[in-house]
Amino acid sequence: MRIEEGSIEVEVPGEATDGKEGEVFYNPEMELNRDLTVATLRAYREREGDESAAPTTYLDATAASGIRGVRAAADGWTATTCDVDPEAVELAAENFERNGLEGETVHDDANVLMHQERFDVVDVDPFGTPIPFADAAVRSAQGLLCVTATDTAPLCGAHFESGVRKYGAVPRNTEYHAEMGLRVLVSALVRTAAKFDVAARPVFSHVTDHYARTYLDLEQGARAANALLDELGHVDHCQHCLYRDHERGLLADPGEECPHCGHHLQTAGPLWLGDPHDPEFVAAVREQVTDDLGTADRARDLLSTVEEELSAPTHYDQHRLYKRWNESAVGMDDFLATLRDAGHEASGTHYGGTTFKTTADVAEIEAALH
Ligand SMILES: C[S@@+](CC[C@H](N)C(=O)[O-])C[C@H]1O[C@@H](n2cnc3c(N)ncnc32)[C@H](O)[C@@H]1O
Ligand SMILES: [Zn+2]
Repeated sequence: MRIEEGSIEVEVPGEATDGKEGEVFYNPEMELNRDLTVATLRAYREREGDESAAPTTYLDATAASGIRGVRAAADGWTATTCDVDPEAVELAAENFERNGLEGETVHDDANVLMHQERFDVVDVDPFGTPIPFADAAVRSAQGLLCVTATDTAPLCGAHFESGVRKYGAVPRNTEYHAEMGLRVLVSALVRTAAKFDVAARPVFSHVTDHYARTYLDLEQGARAANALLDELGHVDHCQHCLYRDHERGLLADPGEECPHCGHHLQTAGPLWLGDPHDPEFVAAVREQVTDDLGTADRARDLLSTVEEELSAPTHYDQHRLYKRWNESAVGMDDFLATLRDAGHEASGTHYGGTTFKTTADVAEIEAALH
């Protein structure tokens, strides 16, 4: 089947495929992910400044049909795609050719290629967890590392042991599961980069549908990497009243009682407690969303929500709170205005229409609304 995305046309398998039955993987629902990648690459190239210093090389390490690489090449990047599946490599080569674009198509294990070659931008968009590729990717990427994780159940604590094993962190299954997953993922990537004296700072992240995506700006140097370790820490969560607090530091201080209701607190971590976004960069990405992108409206909406989102962990779900209070929810705009009138900062979040962040704790939220 021939499809168009952005300014290019590629051949992909007919239906959304999982790539596991001899067919090359293609998922039309990832168009938003790919459109945001194109816009992020543009913003990144522009931020890096003049022509001689600007980044030029892009690798999709797990490329399937090569659609990301072809789209990057159409935008002026020197693109490489890599896949272990020979059929995928062949299809990617055809897709570059079909668009009259140059592109290198590598048939290898991504880890082998990434240990051998360096690229300005490395994209890891695999099945499930990106962790098997993380060590090689932070060494291969010289500027920007783009990572997708689709294993949301381990990341958010729904599959606890799997999350602990893969990410070297304790996740907890809370009502802010998407943010929990993102902060576990970024924590693991920051710690992976730190092993190689590389600082990996997230500049844009989002959790959409059933995946988390983060873009990390890489800086070489032990001192820079140390500074990011200071932004790791723990979240203490009360499953009973939804109270939560966070503290920086690699050692947790667990076992306290909830100061709001006295129930036991659960501790998650180490999590990335810093901002998962650089709001200025996110604004620059939004400006790079052009009308030819198929998901332009959705992309702009998501980016402006992310730009406004308060950075501190963790978000609340308005409906969950009202359920605890045995009341029916009020409209989101009124709800946020009430919190702000009471002197608290408050914003919506991209995690869902009923989610919000605020500097108020759970008792202060309750007081403000009653
Ligand atoms: C989710 S698909 C990639 C989707 C693609 N990036 C896109 O935007 O449509 C994952 C791909 O990774 C490939 N893959 C799995 N293990 C790999 C490895 N060790 N090295 C390179 N590619 C691998 C699979 O063959 C599959 O084509
Ligand atoms: Zn409590």
